[in-house]
Amino acid sequence: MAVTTEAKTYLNYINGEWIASSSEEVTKSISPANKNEVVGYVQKSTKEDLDKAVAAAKAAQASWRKLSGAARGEFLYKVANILEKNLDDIAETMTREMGKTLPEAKGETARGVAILRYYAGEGLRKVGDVIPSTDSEALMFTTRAPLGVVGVITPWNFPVAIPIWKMAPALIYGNTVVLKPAGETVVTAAKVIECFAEAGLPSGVVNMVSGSGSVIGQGIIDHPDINGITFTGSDQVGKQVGQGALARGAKYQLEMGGKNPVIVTNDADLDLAVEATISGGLRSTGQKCTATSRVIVQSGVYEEFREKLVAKVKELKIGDGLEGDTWMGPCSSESQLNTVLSYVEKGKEEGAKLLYGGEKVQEAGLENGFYVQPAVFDGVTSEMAIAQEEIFGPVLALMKVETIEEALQVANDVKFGLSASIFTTNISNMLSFIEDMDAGLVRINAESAGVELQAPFGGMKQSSSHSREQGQAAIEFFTSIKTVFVKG
Ligand SMILES: NC(=O)C1=CN([C@@H]2O[C@H](COP(=O)(O)OP(=O)(O)OC[C@H]3O[C@@H](n4cnc5c(N)ncnc54)[C@H](OP(=O)(O)O)[C@@H]3O)[C@@H](O)[C@H]2O)C=CC1
Ligand SMILES: O=C(O)CCC(=O)C(=O)O
Repeated sequence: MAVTTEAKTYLNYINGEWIASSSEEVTKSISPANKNEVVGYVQKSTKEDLDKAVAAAKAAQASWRKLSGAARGEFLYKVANILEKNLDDIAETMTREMGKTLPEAKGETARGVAILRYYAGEGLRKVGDVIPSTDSEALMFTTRAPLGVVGVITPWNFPVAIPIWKMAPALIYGNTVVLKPAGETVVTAAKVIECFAEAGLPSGVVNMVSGSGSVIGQGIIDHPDINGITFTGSDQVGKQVGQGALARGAKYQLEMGGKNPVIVTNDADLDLAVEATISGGLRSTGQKCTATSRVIVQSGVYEEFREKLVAKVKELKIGDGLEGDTWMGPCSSESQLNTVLSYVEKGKEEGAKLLYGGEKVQEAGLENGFYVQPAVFDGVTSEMAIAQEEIFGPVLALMKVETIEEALQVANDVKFGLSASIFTTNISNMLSFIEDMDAGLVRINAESAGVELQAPFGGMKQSSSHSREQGQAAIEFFTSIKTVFVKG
């Protein structure tokens, strides 16, 4: 393919080397802020490339697992320092490649640094327990073994943090990895992998192969030498990953969609609730699995809340994420933009009232980007698609309820259960919410998005495979428990 701009070509990283795909084909990674801007050219890899990466990861695993946890941790500290040194460049690449604002991209990259340091420290923490045996002369304890080669399939919405929160625990517990980053954000992923390369990890411990989901993603699902697969992305692909892994006996972990509610009660601090609804629902252009999408408000404050919310949403500045005054960037791709626009139409057809936004931005200077105005719908009811399906865009659905019981019933009336928040000053409302809300992450007087790296993260119902990522919970997926019985 002819390269028509100055944009650089990014290679696969296999067995410690940067190499081109055997297909000899590349694809363009474009900027969602301006579809005519090429961020880079990336490899359109083949099954043969994946096989090489898996073979390298398999060969490297035996000696990587034999290192002490402390020695593996030293490598992760080095990667963290290199990522920190390159933070500005990587964050800017992220903004150019998927559109989130530069401060958000910097925050995410700094989070990647912190995650690496957290898991580097895990190398010195305990991995097992001593359990009393019924035989008084025996010693019984648990230890943990790595899975082997882990396939990492990641989305485009957190192109630095998600690969790192999967790879860092995989590595510290003695696994080797093959990363398949999302097609939209391969350049950002390649710059993250450059940090691992510069840190001098042994060849084959970390590998990256870019390419389509149907070839490289499916290849990871089917590969007999991949022992575990960790995935974040859509509900539909997640289920394919789970079924494929189960069919060949591989371990899997899935983080998928959300349809996250915020409940605002009659006694809430309304200004705080408005701020948090906007931040939770519209930051990153609503493209977070933890984003607020349903706003369930008690009737006593409904009108006042609605008025304050719409007034603030109208003030948000939409633009290129690299510009200092931009609050919300574009959707990450044309297909995400079209998904948002089609849900806005569906909402109108179903009888919800569009109070504001929901149109493609036509402003001069933004016409070549995938920009959409944030949308606020009024009078949304549970049976509507905009109240049930993950839109993954800046669309807020207002729903009126009378009581806290009704609020919880509406909040739980979806197939997902990832995150949820409530704004209330009443302790019994808080306790009912903690007890009865079916979500893996429940937050009181705080927005629904915002995950802390040291705490378990994952969803209930169809939001995940019921496993948890991050914090010490990660050890459960990336290792197997071995029970040891010793008799002298
Ligand atoms: N929970 C979350 O954090 C996320 C949820 N989503 C949801 O998914 C929707 C679509 O986004 P999209 O990016 O298409 O999400 P996908 O689920 O398609 O993509 C996630 C990852 O899976 C890969 N993949 C795609 N098809 C397969 C396959 N058959 N086998 C294995 N891996 C595959 C993708 O590769 P490739 O990029 O090459 O297609 C990407 O690396 C969004 O609108 C949103 O609703 C999306 C991203 C994150
Ligand atoms: O809210 C966050 O910080 C993390 C969200 C997330 O994991 C996702 O969108 O995939």
